[in-house]
Amino acid sequence: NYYRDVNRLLHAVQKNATKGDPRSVVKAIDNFCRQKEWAMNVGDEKGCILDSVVSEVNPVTVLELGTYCGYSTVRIASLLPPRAKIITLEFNPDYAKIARQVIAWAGLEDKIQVVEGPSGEWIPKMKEQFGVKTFDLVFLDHWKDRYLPDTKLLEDCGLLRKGTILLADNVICPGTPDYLEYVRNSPRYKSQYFKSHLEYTKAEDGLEKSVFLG
Ligand SMILES: C[S@@+](CC[C@H](N)C(=O)[O-])C[C@H]1O[C@@H](n2cnc3c(N)ncnc32)[C@H](O)[C@@H]1O
Ligand SMILES: O=C(c1ccccc1)c1ccc(O)c(O)c1[N+](=O)[O-]
Ligand SMILES: [Mg+2]
Repeated sequence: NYYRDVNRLLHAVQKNATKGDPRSVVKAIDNFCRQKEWAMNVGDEKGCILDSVVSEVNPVTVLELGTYCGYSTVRIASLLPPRAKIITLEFNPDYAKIARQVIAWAGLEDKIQVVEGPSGEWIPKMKEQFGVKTFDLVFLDHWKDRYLPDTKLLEDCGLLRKGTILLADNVICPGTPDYLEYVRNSPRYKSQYFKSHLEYTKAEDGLEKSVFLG
């Protein structure tokens, strides 16, 4: 079952990665997922595009929708400037538990806040609970039918500012057609597609980077 799979992924990290070395954690997960069991991490190929967007934005506050085992969380956090923080939402308690251990192994607990619960409930509480004003970067990688409603929720809650970057995974596979149509046609966004492949496979997929224009 899924829980046993993620437990094996955690053990692969603890066996093959150096404690306190985020890049070795990322490497260990990618090797495990390529050689042993596919898992729905953003992966190494799209991960490089994620890295370049994070480095370019140099965000102070990041929101990640969908933690899973913390692979992309560790990837992003390892590139953040000193006082920067990432809040990552995960509603599956088993996955959240694994993610906290992967994040601890990488030594990035101080930069990452794993919040357990559904994005639809937590996004409206971001300001009051975590003192967030607006996000500099949002990484969308949770269930694909939630991308559009959560983007509208972020707008309505005033959590996006002029220049906030939305980076969305899987816009081709599994696909997020309603979200893609929205960010590509709304006058409030400037959108760009980064062609790549579904993690650990040859299937086409890609990331959509959208700038909120205010
Ligand atoms: C593809 S995985 C995340 C992968 C992770 N971003 C990475 O690249 O390593 C999607 C995760 O989002 C979680 N999820 C889906 N819908 C959610 C929601 N509405 N709120 C919180 N978590 C959600 C699922 O439980 C799952 O763990
Ligand atoms: O939806 C799936 C999926 C569908 C079916 C089986 C396994 C995964 C998926 C596939 C690749 C992703 O990068 C991803 O983020 C997801 N996801 O669940 O959010
Ligand atoms: Mg994904």
